[in-house]
Amino acid sequence: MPFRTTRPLRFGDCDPSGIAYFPSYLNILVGVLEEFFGSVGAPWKELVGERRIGTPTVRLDLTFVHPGFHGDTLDFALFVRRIGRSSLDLKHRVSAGGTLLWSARHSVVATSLDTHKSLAWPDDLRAGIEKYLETSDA
Ligand SMILES: CC(C)(COP(=O)(O)OP(=O)(O)OC[C@H]1O[C@@H](n2cnc3c(N)ncnc32)[C@H](O)[C@@H]1OP(=O)(O)O)[C@@H](O)C(=O)NCCC(=O)NCCSC(=O)c1ccc(O)cc1
Repeated sequence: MPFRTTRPLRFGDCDPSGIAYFPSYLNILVGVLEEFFGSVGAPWKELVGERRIGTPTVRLDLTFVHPGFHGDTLDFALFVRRIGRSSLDLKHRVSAGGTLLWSARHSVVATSLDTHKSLAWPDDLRAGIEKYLETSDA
């Protein structure tokens, strides 16, 4: 079962003709990741501010299939492909009105914001993240 959320494509995400401009998708994707961590019991502010855990991106592969337009409602499905000691491999599928717009393979690593080195996912986060583990190649 993926993590799901929605968000409109806003004026500021688009070029003057109303087509979503691809760099906007990076910020949109990070917003989805922030919601995802909130849903597994780690609101971003607490993760970064109190727990001092960073989640830098180490790999990102974006595929664009269909343009998005100002006013579209984006439907996000985020799958956990694999969770390692400190790494997390994610798959995003983003659609509007049932049409796939883009997909992404995204890997992040849990790090200490004090040492900037990887750290093992704490048990509570691991348990929350594992709820979204993909069981087949959906
Ligand atoms: C993340 C790192 C600190 C990890 O380095 P180390 O502490 O030496 O650990 P390791 O090399 O042993 O790797 C740790 C794990 O990462 C995995 N790893 C490392 N690199 C990769 C790549 N490229 N792909 C996939 N997996 C990787 C590795 O397989 C290990 O997995 P586990 O077995 O599950 O633990 C280091 O690779 C690094 O600093 N990389 C650069 C990250 C970066 O600058 N990204 C650019 C974007 S910044 C960003 O996204 C950001 C997010 C949030 C913010 O507040 C600020 C910035």
